[in-house]
Amino acid sequence: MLSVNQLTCIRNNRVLFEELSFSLLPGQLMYVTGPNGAGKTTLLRSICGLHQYHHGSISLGDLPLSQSLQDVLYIGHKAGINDCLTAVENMRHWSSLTAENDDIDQLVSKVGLAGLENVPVKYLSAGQKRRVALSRLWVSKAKLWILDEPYTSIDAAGIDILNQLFNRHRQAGNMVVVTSHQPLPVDIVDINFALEYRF
Ligand SMILES: Nc1ncnc2c1ncn2[C@@H]1O[C@H](COP(=O)(O)OP(=O)(O)OP(=O)(O)O)[C@@H](O)[C@H]1O
Repeated sequence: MLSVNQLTCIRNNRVLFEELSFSLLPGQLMYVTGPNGAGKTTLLRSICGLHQYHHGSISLGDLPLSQSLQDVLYIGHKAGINDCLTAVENMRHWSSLTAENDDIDQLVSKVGLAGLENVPVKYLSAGQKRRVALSRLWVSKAKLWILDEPYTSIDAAGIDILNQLFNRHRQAGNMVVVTSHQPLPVDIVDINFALEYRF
């Protein structure tokens, strides 16, 4: 279970959220919404230790989240891929981090990049780059996925693939926290969490 307790975050003298508490149970997906600047990215980055919050605590299972980071996969706005390498080379790198023998050819097809295996990522389109970045979801063994606007630049077919993947992750007893400015199918959302813009 992910537990966020009394989290407060202030940026540029503006309180983004104050004493925010929620829990996410194994098998649940939380969909975080809110207007531009409300603090969605800040919340996600705070959860995975990339942003220093002012007050509160976060735990995953029985441990503070800072001691369970191996169970967390964060994919933010930036793709986090090596642009000079091909999609396959990036995927091999992520796969090597999990010590699993992933079938990279199969992964390339699953993410819809067949035929583009040998093209350096810098020559791919925005949506194709995003697909390369999201291919980490297939090789990840993390229990908690924290995904900031994963649908950006992704076409309808890719969105379907992502939603199926989220469902599979939930059904395996894992957790997903996702932000998006576009609606998610109601059947994959367990918790709707709307952050308001605080002045
Ligand atoms: N690196 C930074 N330094 C200082 N302030 C920042 C920084 N990044 C974001 N902020 C401020 O924090 C506030 C919340 O930003 P955040 O990116 O968390 O919002 P968001 O809800 O994710 O917005 P969007 O929907 O536009 O992505 C904004 O007012 C923004 O100006």
